[in-house]
Amino acid sequence: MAELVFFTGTMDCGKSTLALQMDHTHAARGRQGLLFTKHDRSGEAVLSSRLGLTKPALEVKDDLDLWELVVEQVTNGRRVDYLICDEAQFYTPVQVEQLARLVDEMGVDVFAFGITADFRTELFPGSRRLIELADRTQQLQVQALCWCGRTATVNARVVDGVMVVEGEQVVVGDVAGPDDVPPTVEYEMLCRRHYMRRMNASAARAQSLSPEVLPFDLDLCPVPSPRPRPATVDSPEEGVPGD
Ligand SMILES: Nc1ncnc2c1ncn2[C@@H]1O[C@H](COP(=O)(O)OP(=O)(O)O)[C@@H](O)[C@H]1O
Ligand SMILES: Cc1cn([C@H]2C[C@H](O)[C@@H](COP(=O)(O)O)O2)c(=O)[nH]c1=O
Repeated sequence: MAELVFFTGTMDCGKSTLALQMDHTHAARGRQGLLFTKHDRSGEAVLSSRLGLTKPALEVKDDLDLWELVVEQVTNGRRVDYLICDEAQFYTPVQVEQLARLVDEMGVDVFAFGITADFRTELFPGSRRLIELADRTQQLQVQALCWCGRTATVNARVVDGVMVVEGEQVVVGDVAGPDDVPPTVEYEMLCRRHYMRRMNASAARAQSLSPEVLPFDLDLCPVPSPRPRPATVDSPEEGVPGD
C-alpha cells in the first residue's frame, strides 16, 4: 500500500542525507522514482546533503502541479513508483494535497522531508498540510544539539550574530560551523529554553564575559564552547546547571 510519509527534524539533522539514501535504496531494488526539491542551499534543481552527496532534482515552483507532472510521465510510458520531496516545508498546501492524491489514486509512494517550524516557531504552511495529511510523520533519529548540550528543537535565525524573531518566513541559509565567519543570515539550533531567552551561543558567551555578571548567575553556566558537550541518553541534563 502506497504511503505519504513526512520525515522531519530541525535543520542539520540529516533529512537530505536520508532523502538521498532512500532514493538509493529504492532505486537499487529496481523501483523508479523522481526527486524534487525547492530552494536547496546549493542552488536550483539540486538535492544536496551536508555530507557531500548531491543529485539533480526537479525544482518545485509555486505553480507546478505535481499531480499533472506525474500523470504526464506515466501517460508517456514512464514508471513512477516513488517520489522523494526535499525541503517540503516550502511546498504550497495545494502541492501537498497533490502529493496525497498521487498516493491514493496512483499508488505512488511519497517520501517528504522538511523542517516543521520557522525561526518564529510557527509552522510552515507546507509542513502543516503534511502533518495534517501524512500517513506517518517520522522524527529523525539524529538530533541537533543546543550549545548547552540539550537536544535542540528550534531553528533560530541569527542576523549579523544576533538572534532575531521577526522577518520574512523564507530566507534560504545554512547553519554556522565552529570556525566560520558568520554570513549575514545563518541559523542556529537551540533548545526551547534558550530560544525563549533569546540566548544563542554568542549571546551566552558575551554575557558570561561581562564583568557585570556575577559568577554564580546560573543562566550563564556553562560558557558555550565551540563544540557542545554531547548529552547522554540516561542523563541528558547532567552537568548542565542553571535551568
Ligand atoms: N564532516 C561530517 N562528518 C560527519 N557528519 C557530518 C559532517 N558534516 C555534517 N555532518 C552531519 O550531516 C547531517 C546534516 O545533513 P543534512 O542531510 O544536510 O541535514 P538536513 O537536510 O537535515 O539539514 C548532520 O547530522 C551532521 O551531523
Ligand atoms: C528556520 C528557517 C529556515 N529556513 C530555510 C533555511 C534553509 O535554507 C532551509 C532548511 O534547510 P535544511 O536542509 O533543513 O537545513 O530553510 C527559512 O527559510 N526560514 C526559517 O525560518
